[in-house]
Amino acid sequence: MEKEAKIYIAGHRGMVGSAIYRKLKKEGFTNFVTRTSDTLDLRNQQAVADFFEQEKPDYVFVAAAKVGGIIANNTYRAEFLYDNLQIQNNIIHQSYLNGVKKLMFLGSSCIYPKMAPQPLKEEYLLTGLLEETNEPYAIAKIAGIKMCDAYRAQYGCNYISVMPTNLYGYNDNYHPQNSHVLPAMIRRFHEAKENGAPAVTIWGTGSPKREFLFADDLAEACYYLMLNYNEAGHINIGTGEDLSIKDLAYLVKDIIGYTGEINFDTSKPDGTPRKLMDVSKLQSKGWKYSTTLAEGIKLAYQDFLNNHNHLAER
Ligand SMILES: NC(=O)C1=CN([C@@H]2O[C@H](COP(=O)(O)OP(=O)(O)OC[C@H]3O[C@@H](n4cnc5c(N)ncnc54)[C@H](OP(=O)(O)O)[C@@H]3O)[C@@H](O)[C@H]2O)C=CC1
Ligand SMILES: C[C@H]1O[C@H](OP(=O)(O)OP(=O)(O)OC[C@H]2O[C@@H](n3cnc4c(=O)[nH]c(N)nc43)[C@H](O)[C@@H]2O)[C@@H](O)[C@@H](O)C1=O
Repeated sequence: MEKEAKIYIAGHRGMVGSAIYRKLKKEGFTNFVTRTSDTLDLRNQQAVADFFEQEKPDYVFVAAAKVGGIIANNTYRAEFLYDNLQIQNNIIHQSYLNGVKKLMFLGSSCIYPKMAPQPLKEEYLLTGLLEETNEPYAIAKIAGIKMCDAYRAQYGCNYISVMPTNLYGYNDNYHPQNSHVLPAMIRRFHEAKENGAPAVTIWGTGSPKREFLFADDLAEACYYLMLNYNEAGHINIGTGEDLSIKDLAYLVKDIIGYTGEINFDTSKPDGTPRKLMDVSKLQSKGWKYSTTLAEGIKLAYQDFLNNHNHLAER
């Protein structure tokens, strides 16, 4: 990417988009085009066509999506399928029509079969049934990978797909029901500490295992791959290390300094038992994460205290 190139970050206000935006600014890029969802609804085909025709970006990061945790995915199944297909179809097709030089599509580790062998290698895609709670979201993300590959095969477009593991970081969503597990725990343990509550309830059995990557590390990886990866087929982005939800709860509890008990609400879904990323392809390209989970949780908690504590209802 040339330093003066025009870069469109779709979803630049979100957790991931804002991390990519910060990283590119730090690297000396200055020519950005951005729109909020209020001014450009990416589900609207004509509006996206007009936007690309007017702005003609050189490079595109697709970090706009309908995103949420296990309950949001399971509840808003139609929106997770429709919104995500519309957003990615519109951006990818208009990028092709308007001569975008390179595009990065962000998917998710939920594309892999629920019972795939661990760690999850890229080649396990479409080898089994998906996890039920996030099947609509996963189907949309799989369509995004295949769309990038099809546009590469038929039209020669340099569109790449990256599959991040579970993420957390600055500017996360702290909604009590719709968020992912880590921001949910940060908020719940913090509020319990503030209120002197005797116990905190965690969803599910606590036995599922998850891997977590700090969003600023993800942004580093996205930048690195935008410069160094030009292949069909997707690439995993993660740490290659996981822990149980129960162990995560005790880690967050310690960092926040909550001294009460932890209960498990087994009426809530566990989701996929495990989704540990195989990151050997990523490491062979020369990238590895740098922020440990404990460091990252401390940074995210500080951001929660500074910026989200008063309005955690997004
Ligand atoms: N969070 C996670 O754990 C993971 C995320 N990912 C992927 O990373 C990407 C970014 O996720 P994340 O940053 O966490 O999500 P956020 O919810 O923080 O941000 C999503 C962004 O998408 C934009 N957006 C949503 N709908 C529309 C729309 N109809 N029109 C225009 N813009 C829209 C929003 O824009 P606005 O702010 O203007 O409303 C928002 O800024 C997604 O593709 C997600 O699938 C992958 C793995 C894990
Ligand atoms: C990134 C990924 O995220 C989603 O999948 P998920 O990994 O299941 O995401 P999650 O973070 O919501 O839950 C992780 C685990 O944690 C447990 N859990 C405990 N207590 C809370 C809790 O309070 N909130 C939440 N959300 N989960 C909790 C929860 O029961 C589950 O076992 C996809 O839908 C999709 O969006 C996607 O791609």
